[in-house]
Amino acid sequence: MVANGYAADKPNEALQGVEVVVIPAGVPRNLRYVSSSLDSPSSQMTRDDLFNTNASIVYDLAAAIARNIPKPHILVISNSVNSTVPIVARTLEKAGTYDPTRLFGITTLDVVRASSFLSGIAGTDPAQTPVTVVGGHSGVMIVPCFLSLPQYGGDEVVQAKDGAGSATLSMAYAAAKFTNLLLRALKGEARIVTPTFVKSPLCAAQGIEFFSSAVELGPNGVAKIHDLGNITTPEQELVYAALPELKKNIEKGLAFVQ
Ligand SMILES: NC(=O)C1=CN([C@@H]2O[C@H](COP(=O)(O)OP(=O)(O)OC[C@H]3O[C@@H](n4cnc5c(N)ncnc54)[C@H](O)[C@@H]3O)[C@@H](O)[C@H]2O)C=CC1
Ligand SMILES: O=C([O-])CC(=O)C(=O)O
Repeated sequence: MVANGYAADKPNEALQGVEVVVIPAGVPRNLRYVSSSLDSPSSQMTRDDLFNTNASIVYDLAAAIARNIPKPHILVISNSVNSTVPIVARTLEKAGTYDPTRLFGITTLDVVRASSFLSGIAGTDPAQTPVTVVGGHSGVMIVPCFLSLPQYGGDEVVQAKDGAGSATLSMAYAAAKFTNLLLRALKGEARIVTPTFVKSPLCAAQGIEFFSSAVELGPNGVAKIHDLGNITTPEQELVYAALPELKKNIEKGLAFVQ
């Protein structure tokens, strides 16, 4: 069963069987909402500029989930995913209910975009053109492993909307896509592999607790975290270049809960 984050603080029988909670709550990039947090109202807003508003929204929902739903899989969409996933992790940890194999940051939109860009060039069907996207869900941290170029699809949507919003509808599509994959895996379907932002050992040596890479989903959530495989040297360099900012985003989320 899929529930919206809104339902999480209303304990009732309907919540008893909840297995999957999707958290899309919070403000999107929109200069009208958060321009006061920017140096200049006309400057480009990043996902990190949403932190002040979204951190407490996500924290409240995570705390409510911890109180009311015993063993949920939690899928976080609210930006910045790089910080909101750590916020959920630490909140559940404090409540004693954290299971890292059941917490996911949804980075599926990065995959959808990369597949769409690649199939546009190759003349293929985007649904049959999977691309592994690694790193995090913001700016230089979105590294699709096919072009050796970082991906700014989300920033381009924000620019095209001239600061009046972000990719709401394609986010809904990406969330549905990821949620369906997880539900199929929970029901026992094998070999479901997709990129997602999870607690990961891949960059633990660099002090980075969460990372997006190809993850095999299983009946209990994360079944196996794939390593970066045969990525090219330029792609590897892009990943290394993204790590300092990703580390900062993650630490900011963790510090918020501490
Ligand atoms: N991970 C991803 O790929 C993507 C993430 N996003 C992020 O998703 C979030 C939502 O974006 P949109 O749906 O476009 O925004 P929206 O403004 O259309 O919807 C946000 C919803 O959050 C609700 N909300 C606000 N405060 C709340 C609270 N305290 N408790 C519960 N609900 C609350 C609002 O009522 C509204 O329904 C934003 O943070 C955005 O940056 C957006 C696109 C893609
Ligand atoms: O860019 C944004 O603000 C929303 C988002 O995460 C995306 O479209 O990838």
